[in-house]
Amino acid sequence: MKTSIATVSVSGDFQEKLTAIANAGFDGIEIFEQDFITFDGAPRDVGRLVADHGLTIDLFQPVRDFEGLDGAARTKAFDRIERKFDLMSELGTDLLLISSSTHAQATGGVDRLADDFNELGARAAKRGLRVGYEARAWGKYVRDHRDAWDIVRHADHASVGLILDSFHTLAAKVDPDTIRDIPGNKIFHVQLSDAPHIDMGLEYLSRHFRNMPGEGDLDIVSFLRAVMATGYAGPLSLEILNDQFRGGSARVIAADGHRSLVKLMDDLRRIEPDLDLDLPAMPAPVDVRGVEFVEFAANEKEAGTLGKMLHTLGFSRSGQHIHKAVSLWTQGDINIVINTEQEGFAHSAYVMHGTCVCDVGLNVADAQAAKARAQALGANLFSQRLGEGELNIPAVRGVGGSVLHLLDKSSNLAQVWDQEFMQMVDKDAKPVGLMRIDHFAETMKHDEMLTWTLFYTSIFNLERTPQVDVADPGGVVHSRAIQSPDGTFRLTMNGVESHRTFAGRFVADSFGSSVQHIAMETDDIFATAKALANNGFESLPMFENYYGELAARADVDADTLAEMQAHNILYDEDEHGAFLQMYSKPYGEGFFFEIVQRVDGYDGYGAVNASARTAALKRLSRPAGMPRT
Ligand SMILES: O=C(O)c1ccc(O)c(O)c1
Ligand SMILES: [Mg+2]
Repeated sequence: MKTSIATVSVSGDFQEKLTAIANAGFDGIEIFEQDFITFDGAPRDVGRLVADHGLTIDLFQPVRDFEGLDGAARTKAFDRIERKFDLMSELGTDLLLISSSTHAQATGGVDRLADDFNELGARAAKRGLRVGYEARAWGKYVRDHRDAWDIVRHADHASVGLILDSFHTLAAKVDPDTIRDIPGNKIFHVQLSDAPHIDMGLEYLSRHFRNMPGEGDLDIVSFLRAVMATGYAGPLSLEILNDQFRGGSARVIAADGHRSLVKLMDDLRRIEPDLDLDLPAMPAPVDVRGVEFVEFAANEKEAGTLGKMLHTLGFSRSGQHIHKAVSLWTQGDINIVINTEQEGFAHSAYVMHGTCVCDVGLNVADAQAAKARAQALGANLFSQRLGEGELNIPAVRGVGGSVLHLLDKSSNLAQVWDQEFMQMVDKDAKPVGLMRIDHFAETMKHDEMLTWTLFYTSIFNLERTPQVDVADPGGVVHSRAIQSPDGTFRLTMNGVESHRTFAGRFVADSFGSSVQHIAMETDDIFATAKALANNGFESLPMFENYYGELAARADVDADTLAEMQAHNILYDEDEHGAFLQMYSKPYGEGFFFEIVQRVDGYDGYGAVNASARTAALKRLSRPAGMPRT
């Protein structure tokens, strides 16, 4: 299907918007009048500029408060629209959006409003133009597409049709299946947007918090499914009114928008295989089964420090790359790679961010399928020159310019450790029972979170959990998990607004978003804690008061509680089971390790403990404003 986006959805001046929209792969735009009022050029130049970007203008909007007026006010409303018709002819677009009135003087009544539209249709037809009527959820008389369709039907004019907007239907909780009764040729245009589930007035929600399909909580697939059942064949157009997007990067927002539309059409195609959506074939969302490796970029000195820390965590240095200054550290199924090369991607990541996680290897069901789907969804593929004997592992760019490698067990990629590394025996290793990576946490600016949520959930078969807000002594951190349906793969995203939070400092000090902590799983955290203590591992000291609060909150016996306190172990419960967690002290710019035990299918991340954890980390990190050492 033809894809389109309202210019109001994207930041920047008119020229920037067009460039971003065209580069993202859209076919057309909806022009918001406000968006080109400030453009230095006649409407005809605007039309030419749009065409020069390879885009069509599918809609001009909005006209508000047209219908239901009397006398002079009515005459004025028609005159006003005649001026818009002049403008549209110059711009080179034939469809005008009229959104349902909130005018204090407007009256209602189907016949009364239908008369207005019949007359407007006649005027539009004379100029070869069309008008589309959209119900706004807070309109005075017309509040959803059923009311609007009643009026359009009674207006009974070939140049008058309906405009559907998923927000107004779904946020108002109108059953989208009621759309199925409308003939497809009377639906002139379809606007799509999602929105988070926030309990607030619909007008405010609509104008400030809409987001891309798949980023919010509305059932856009059911909406679109009903629309397609009518035989509608016009554009699918994003109309996203969002304060954050208006201030964001035009390129990123437009690219997210296009990705969301492609993902939406692909979702629909999987339910309705007979629909002709004119969308290139792509593999289904790919299952993720866990983290195969985490790679740090470091210099020699910091690699030494990190290696010492890994030793105290029970890892053994078990491999050395066949050509490169890259070492492999393992414990259980956990693979940690330290890269101190002086060239290549890891080195650039080190130069840019200091010691950091530059690369994460995901264990997916089918690495080639994941790559193909990522590419179809506009992700940036990553590749690097290969040395002899090195495997060509598919990879995409992830958060903060990092890399996600895609491995699977069913191809030769499973041989990477044997093929690219010389095995070593580490006599100093004293394992502590860490088995696998439970999750890793990516810290980013808050306004990047929707982008990366969409990235992970569109390429992979992953679900997102509701956002939780964690209080840090320096501000709020927004946190959300992305996980596989069976919980074998988990990641958390922490979105920061203030550099005064512990996580915010990490983003500021390491010059960008990246992995801030790695959580590793044990099946006996008390045994692991003792073994760690024997290795000289220093756990993150917890507050005395935490255990007082825990005693009141949870049903834990006094001995267990004392043991938890002795090892700085934190505790949470959900409807399934229990969660025990402990942390390392912060390292470098605020990176840390976590050790967790999930009991009886606990499915969360210890959100109740997050504030205590953050405060505990913060009191150990250098004071704000102090230089790095
Ligand atoms: O908020 C509004 O007024 C408004 C205007 C035009 C639209 O298409 C819309 O969905 C809302
Ligand atoms: Mg709309």
